[in-house]
Amino acid sequence: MASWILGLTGGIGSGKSAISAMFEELGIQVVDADIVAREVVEPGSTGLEKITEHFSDEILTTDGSLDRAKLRAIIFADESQKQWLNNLLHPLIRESMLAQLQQATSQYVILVAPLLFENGLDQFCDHTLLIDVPVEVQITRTTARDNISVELAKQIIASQMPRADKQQKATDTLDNNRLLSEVKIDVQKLHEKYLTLI
Ligand SMILES: CC(C)(COP(=O)(O)OP(=O)(O)OC[C@H]1O[C@@H](n2cnc3c(N)ncnc32)[C@H](O)[C@@H]1O)[C@@H](O)C(=O)NCCC(=O)NCCS
Ligand SMILES: Nc1ncnc2c1ncn2[C@@H]1O[C@H](COP(=O)(O)OP(=O)(O)OP(=O)(O)O)[C@@H](O)[C@H]1O
Repeated sequence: MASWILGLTGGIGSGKSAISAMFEELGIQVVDADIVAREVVEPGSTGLEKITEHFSDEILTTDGSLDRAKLRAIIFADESQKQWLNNLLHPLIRESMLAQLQQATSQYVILVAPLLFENGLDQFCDHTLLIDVPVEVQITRTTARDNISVELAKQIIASQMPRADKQQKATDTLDNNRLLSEVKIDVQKLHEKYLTLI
């Protein structure tokens, strides 16, 4: 079991997936909160059953899976609905992530979570790495990738911890407002540093 945990965080569209893939190429296992968040609402799960009870069948697509775009539009426009969903899903996500972290066998393991600090997941980490870009870059990359409006991207960013607060909390910060080929060189250096810390 890997006992040293790196918490990797950053707001929406900051580049967590792109950069955690670079660590995976170096042989490091990654547990990603966004992937776990999908697993806990798969058809047949208790998570999806509770969501359907709360929002009605209207929240399902025709094949019976969660209509993520619909739920996204609801929760980022209504704070109380977002709280309801967070209260349901965050404990399920945390439990499943901790189980997956325990099973990791690489030299160290990475916990990727957009809400690492917001949800106190950093308490499980030995070290934290912030993937850092200006808000304007988050908006450009998110709207280009997800087909969502600038307004919705801004609402999602506003619901996350401000960049400056995350910069203060993180042990390391990686600037992702440059070419990924340049970022990759720093990832290699960070990896070598982490190997000396484990
Ligand atoms: C609302 C949902 C269905 C939208 O799904 P969608 O496929 O469009 O987005 P995805 O799950 O890939 O999330 C994209 C990004 O949105 C942001 N985000 C998602 N949920 C939240 C939230 N509750 N609060 C703040 N930001 C969030 C994160 O930056 C995340 O990386 C989904 O995000 C969800 O179930 N959210 C609640 C669970 C959660 O908090 N997930 C974040 C990881 S713990
Ligand atoms: N340095 C970079 N230069 C240009 N584009 C980038 C860079 N880093 C990431 N991207 C692109 O920006 C988008 C967001 O990156 P990525 O999906 O890795 O972010 P994320 O933090 O995982 O996002 P989310 O929180 O929404 O899951 C993707 O389309 C990705 O290809």
